[in-house]
Amino acid sequence: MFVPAIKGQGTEEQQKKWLPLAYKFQIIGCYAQTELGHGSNVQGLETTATFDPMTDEFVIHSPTLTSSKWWPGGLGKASTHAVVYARLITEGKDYGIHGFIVQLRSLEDHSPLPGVTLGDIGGKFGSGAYNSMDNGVLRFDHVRIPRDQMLMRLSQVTREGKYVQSDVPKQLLYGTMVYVRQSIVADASKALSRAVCIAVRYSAIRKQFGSQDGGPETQVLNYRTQQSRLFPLLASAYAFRFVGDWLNWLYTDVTQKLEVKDYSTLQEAHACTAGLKAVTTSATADAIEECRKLCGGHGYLNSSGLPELFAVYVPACTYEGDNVVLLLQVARILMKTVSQLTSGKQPVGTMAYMGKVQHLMQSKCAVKTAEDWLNPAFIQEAFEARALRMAVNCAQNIGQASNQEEGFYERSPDLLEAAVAHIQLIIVTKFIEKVHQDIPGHGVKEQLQNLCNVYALYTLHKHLGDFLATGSLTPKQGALANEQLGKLYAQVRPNAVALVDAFNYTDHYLGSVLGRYDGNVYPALYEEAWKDPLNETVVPEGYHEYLRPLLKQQLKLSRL
Ligand SMILES: CC(C)(COP(=O)(O)OP(=O)(O)OC[C@H]1O[C@@H](n2cnc3c(N)ncnc32)[C@H](O)[C@@H]1OP(=O)(O)O)[C@@H](O)C(=O)NCCC(=O)NCCSC(=O)/C=C/CCCCCCCCCCCCC(=O)O
Ligand SMILES: Cc1cc2nc3c(=O)[nH]c(=O)nc-3n(C[C@H](O)[C@H](O)[C@H](O)COP(=O)(O)OP(=O)(O)OC[C@H]3O[C@@H](n4cnc5c(N)ncnc54)[C@H](O)[C@@H]3O)c2cc1C
Repeated sequence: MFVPAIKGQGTEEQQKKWLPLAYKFQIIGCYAQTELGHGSNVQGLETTATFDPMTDEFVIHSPTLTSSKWWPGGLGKASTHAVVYARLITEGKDYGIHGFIVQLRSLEDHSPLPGVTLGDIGGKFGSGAYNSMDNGVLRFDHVRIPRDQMLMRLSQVTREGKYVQSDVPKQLLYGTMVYVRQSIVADASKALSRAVCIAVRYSAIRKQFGSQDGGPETQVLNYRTQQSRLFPLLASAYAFRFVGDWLNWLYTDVTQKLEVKDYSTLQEAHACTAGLKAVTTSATADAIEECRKLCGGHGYLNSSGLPELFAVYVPACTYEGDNVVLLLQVARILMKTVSQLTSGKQPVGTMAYMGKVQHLMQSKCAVKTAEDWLNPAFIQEAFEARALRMAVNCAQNIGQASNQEEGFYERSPDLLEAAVAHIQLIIVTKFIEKVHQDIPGHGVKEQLQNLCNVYALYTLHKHLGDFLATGSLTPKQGALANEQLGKLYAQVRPNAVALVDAFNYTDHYLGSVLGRYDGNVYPALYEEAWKDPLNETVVPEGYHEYLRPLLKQQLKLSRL
């Protein structure tokens, strides 16, 4: 994040100076924004950067305990430099949060520079690999940096100390977070596909109950409950991959537009990166845990690969923006869009469907049979009607409040659900668009169509209350969707293993005895057990000190 921060907020000159050093690892940088007292509320950060015109320097200082930088990855032990976000103060005025490049450690002996106190913040969630990341704490005691180490692409301070705001939206200060959020969506798909690969392969070899007259037991993958829990996660892995590809396109397109000072899609980029990051990471974190449960007891072994994957993955719901805070950002944009509908301003991009407000507010879903739910047009319209009606309902309720802001906070739980509905519509839309493309490979398109319908109908089934409460569906149509879902599971079943093999993960990368490509699980589980250090001695350490005396004492007592 150190590099994209300099690329996005540094001048050409600053990029020329600092990026080669970072690329060649002559310096190691981190992104020091979050503080002990503030993470979500960036504008509440307390670290100060006060301009001293006498020396043409900024004085970086941590005025309070809560202003200590806290969490930045790489900060505790590895980084020599940081992009530090601090309140810019010049001529006695506070101009809010800006980025500054600050050296933290000597390039000679890695010792902290004068005025810099830093270290690691301690162990994190379980024994997961995230403990290999030195998330750190950092305090400044009046550390001086040259004025040219303020990142000056978005705003400047002159030699005399005058603050100059460039003619660019101040939200570009948040550009690094937008960049990482869009990459997190692709990573959600990777993490989810790893968990699903393990669970599908293991479910194919695990047999439990169901043997007739001594025949083989039933593969658990054939149980409808296993399929109804597992196949929506398989479909989600593909859904997040395709929406992540599209989001990367959107981000690239917005970045190119920014180069020519076209800021027209900045809001769309913010809403989509924030919302998709929130929805895909929440779903993926829950799904990895579900995959552990789908593997029964063996899923709880570290050798299954699932506990580690979960422990490393779950902070994605928090870092790069707490998911609730991000969804409320989406909700704000939805409310703004709804308020503009009466002005005749046509919504664009992923909000364009809201322009069909007249139709969508009174449309009746035309589904009459279970098979009708295989028609993408019916799915698309049902999801559009649900999302729009939830947004309009929120806007109407907020409108009844005496104060817009008060109304927004009062209705924030409903706004959260409306934001999720909008983002799920985007995911469904991009999956439908994907399967409409020419897709190479015999039968591949049909399989992806099945998964697209599984993702859409499972999401509809899981959120059926929204569809019914908004009148977007009737209970009968909801039941038909569920009926069709069961038929789709039967179609996915024969290809389930092939659909996870298609992720093409090596056994090494998967790191799971349950997810081995060869399915040879039991010998691998048994072999793995003996690698446990506890098994280095047949008689456990502590027997003579603790167990033996206890056993002997009990034996004596029993003879009395
Ligand atoms: C947005 C906030 C919540 C609020 O900001 P604020 O300034 O107060 O603004 P508002 O008043 O709400 O809004 C004002 C207007 O600005 C608009 N706006 C807001 N944000 C943006 C934006 N980003 N872009 C554009 N516009 C924006 C908003 O809509 C308003 O517009 P209008 O006026 O209404 O028109 C802000 O405070 C905020 O963003 N808070 C969240 C803070 C945050 O996200 N912090 C993150 C810190 S960095 C961090 O956490 C780093 C973590 C590192 C994790 C590692 C990541 C790894 C990813 C890859 C993993 C690879 C693994 C590989 C796996 C494998 O391969 O195996
Ligand atoms: C593993 C990890 C790595 C990280 N790496 C970095 C890094 O490299 N650099 C960096 O700068 N930071 C980093 N962070 C910090 C991270 O960005 C913040 O923790 C994150 O942004 C959440 O902010 P917070 O901790 O202040 O949460 P809070 O906002 O305090 O969240 C607490 C609760 O308050 C709720 N809440 C907050 N505001 C509102 C609101 N307005 N309305 C409703 N509910 C609200 C939240 O939903 C949540 O339930 C990292 C964090 C983690 C866990």
